[in-house]
Amino acid sequence: MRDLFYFIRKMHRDSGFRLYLNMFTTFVISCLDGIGIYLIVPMLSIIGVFQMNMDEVPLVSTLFEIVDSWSIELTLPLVLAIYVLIVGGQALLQRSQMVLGSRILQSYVRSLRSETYRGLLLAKWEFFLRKRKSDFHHVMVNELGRVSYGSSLFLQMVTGIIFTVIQIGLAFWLSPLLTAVVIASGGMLALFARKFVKKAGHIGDKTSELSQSYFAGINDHFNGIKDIKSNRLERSHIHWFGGMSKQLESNVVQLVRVNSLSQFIYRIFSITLIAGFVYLALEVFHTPAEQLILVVLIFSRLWPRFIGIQSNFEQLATNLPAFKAMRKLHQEYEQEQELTLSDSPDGGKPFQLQDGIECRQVHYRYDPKEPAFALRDINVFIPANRMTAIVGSSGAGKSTLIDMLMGLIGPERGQVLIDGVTLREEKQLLALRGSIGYVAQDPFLFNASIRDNLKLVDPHAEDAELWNALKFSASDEFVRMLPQGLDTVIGDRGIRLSGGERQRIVLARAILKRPSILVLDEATSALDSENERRIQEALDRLKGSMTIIVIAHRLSTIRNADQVIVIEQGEVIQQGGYKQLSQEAKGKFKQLLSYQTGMNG
Ligand SMILES: Nc1ncnc2c1ncn2[C@@H]1O[C@H](COP(=O)(O)OP(=O)(O)OP(=O)(O)O)[C@@H](O)[C@H]1O
Repeated sequence: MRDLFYFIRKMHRDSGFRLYLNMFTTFVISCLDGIGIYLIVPMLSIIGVFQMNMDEVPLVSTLFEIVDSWSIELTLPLVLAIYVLIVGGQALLQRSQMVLGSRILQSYVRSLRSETYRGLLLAKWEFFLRKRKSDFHHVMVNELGRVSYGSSLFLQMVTGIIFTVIQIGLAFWLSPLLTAVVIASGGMLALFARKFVKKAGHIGDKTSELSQSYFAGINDHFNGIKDIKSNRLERSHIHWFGGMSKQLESNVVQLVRVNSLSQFIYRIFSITLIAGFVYLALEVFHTPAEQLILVVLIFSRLWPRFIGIQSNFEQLATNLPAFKAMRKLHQEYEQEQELTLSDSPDGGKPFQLQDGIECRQVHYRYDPKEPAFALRDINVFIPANRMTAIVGSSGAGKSTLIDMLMGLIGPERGQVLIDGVTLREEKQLLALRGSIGYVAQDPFLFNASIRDNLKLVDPHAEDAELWNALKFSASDEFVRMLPQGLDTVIGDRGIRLSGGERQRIVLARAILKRPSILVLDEATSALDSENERRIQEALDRLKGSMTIIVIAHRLSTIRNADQVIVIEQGEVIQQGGYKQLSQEAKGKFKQLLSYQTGMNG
């Protein structure tokens, strides 16, 4: 319930006055509905269905006295006209309330959706390392839908409760004793219904669990479709999918079973109640017929509401796990928030690196509970406007070091200094990242045209600038040969391009940003020697005007580096010029070099 109230508070913050207006409208509608029912009695009397003594009916008798004092004769047309007016007014109000209710709900869902998306985007990179991407999809699509539905159920429930309380008030005025009997029965029903609510809650937990696995599964499968096809894994995956679908199906059926059973029991209970009620009223309490009719009328409208509240409650319980999951995600990203983006517009402007980037005694663990350090006591200096290469075996910590230099992860111990200033504030982080052009090991391209992919980093870039960047990355020729040139759409993650073509487009994008620092993590690993040589030459031309940090397994690509840093098991074991390290007889670098020249030759 605490999770529900966390979101209701948000709704209150978002809607404020409109929420109360909505409740007040409900109050008025309920009153009009009650009055409408009251008017049925005089109508019946006027039509001649009953010979009634109106003095016996509290509210109606007062109404009659007022009408008498105005010397108006209550004719059938007049009563019918009033009835139509009241019920019509109620219908009109009900429509406005529906629109208002939907406005409140939709604006709340929009703000919740934006808040969650923004919160996720502003969280630290480390947060994303720990979580599964499919969990975000699941919360943003599935759980958000359930939270929205649950919130609407909550509003309906509040409306239902207001309505019910007013109607009970009216009924109480007419016949306190009989009403008390009905309320007591309703109370018993509510106690009995707790069992169903609990059961519905358990099914809701299962729903969350299943849909999370479902999302994660299909996400994995479609991401790994190439492996599935090439390893003939279709059958086993279809089998998994069948099993999962069965579980989803039986979960829903189970929920319907619980809901329908509770509905069935409520119905039987209400029929028995009304029958017993009429018997008691007539045989034991000798209630006047006109009063009895009114009370039966009120309760025949009230009781379904009462059942509705119970059923809302059950459905709300089914959706509570979604509230819980969403709140948990909010708490997690709030704890790991990195950016607020609330700085002044000039905050975090890209800069020109003057001196260099330094790591002082930097230690880092992906999991602080585990003893293994991904980086241990790193002391390196990356001089501005020079080319630094980071080499080492697979898993040595090269990408981790780069993430550290880009401020994507922070040191557990030690410091990262940019031009002598410790990297700490959001403004510095934004400035640093704004000054970096980064090409990742597994480059990402959006399912859009090459032009749009490039213009992501500079929306105002002219075509000539795009072609210059493409020329730099040796991709101008192949882009020119594509049927739609720059406007060619390249598919999910750039699937319609080859690995090397993808790398070259991402490199062009990084260059288009005109960065002060260019970071290349295995950025040319998929290229043929000819294209690699062309990029090598382009990078050489940049030396002196741009700080270049390169990770490369192919050591031939870093021959022109000013500095080489060799990492092994998270530690820097060698550092110096390419030539110098290649001559250190017992050094790791020479060893790596000899493996490659041995392999090549
Ligand atoms: N997200 C992560 N969570 C936990 N451990 C990680 C994570 N990423 C990397 N590691 C571990 O940290 C160590 C360094 O990894 P890193 O990716 O920096 O190596 P690398 O030198 O870049 O390797 P490669 O050349 O294969 O890309 C490895 O032991 C790896 O298993």
